[in-house]
Amino acid sequence: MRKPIIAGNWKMNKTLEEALEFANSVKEKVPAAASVDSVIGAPALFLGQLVEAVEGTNVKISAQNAHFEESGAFTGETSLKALADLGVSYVIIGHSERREMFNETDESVNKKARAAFKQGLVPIVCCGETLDQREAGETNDFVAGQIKAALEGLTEEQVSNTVIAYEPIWAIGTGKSSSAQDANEVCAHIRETVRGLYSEKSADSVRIQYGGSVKPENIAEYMAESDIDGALVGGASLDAASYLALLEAVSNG
Ligand SMILES: O=C(CO)COP(=O)(O)O
Repeated sequence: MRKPIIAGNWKMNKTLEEALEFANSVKEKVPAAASVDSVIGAPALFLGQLVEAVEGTNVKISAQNAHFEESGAFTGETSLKALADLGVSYVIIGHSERREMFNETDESVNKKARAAFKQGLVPIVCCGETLDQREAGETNDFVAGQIKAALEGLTEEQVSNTVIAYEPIWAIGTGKSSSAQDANEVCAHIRETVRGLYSEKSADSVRIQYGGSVKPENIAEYMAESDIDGALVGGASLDAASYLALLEAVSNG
């Protein structure tokens, strides 16, 4: 049985004061660690303060990106080693916004996934098709290709511990969510891909989230599906009450 994992992706939102206010208001109210993993993906600026704010609670902090090199001449970039040192637990990798706007490639996603494990962070690896690809019937092949590239060279154990976020690009921030059945079909295909590339064990263990216009009102539909183990949530994770409602819907479901 895979434990559900709900991760908020705040993207480029909130000031330090707003971030700490959010963390302080949710940290004692999130469901127990036994029922769901609660993650907040925050801007790099205040990850350290957030880690301190939620220490000892069932909230873990995620970065939204990082460089694959440990250190060096990479002006403006964030080191995974430094993130690990701060106590950051997860890192979102290959989000479609980064692929589209910041030249993220399958190759850099793979390097970042390997580097994350090297530093003891869990990568949340994003994949997902455009509307054109969906309409052309290319979704499964395209997403499987992204996943194959992202996981290349990882050990079976690392793959088992990876979190994959399936986020159809046309559903992100549009209010047009994928139907739960369609999302599950792609998530099941991703799991089959992992089974083919690695093993039964890693396919059974890898957690696959759906992302794209998930809200407290629709999250239960996704979580009821066989191959969806959680959600990566943008807009609906920005408000504390909404974030808690997402977690509660999952832990009761
Ligand atoms: O991109 C997303 C999460 O990473 C999804 O964003 P929305 O939940 O705002 O559609």
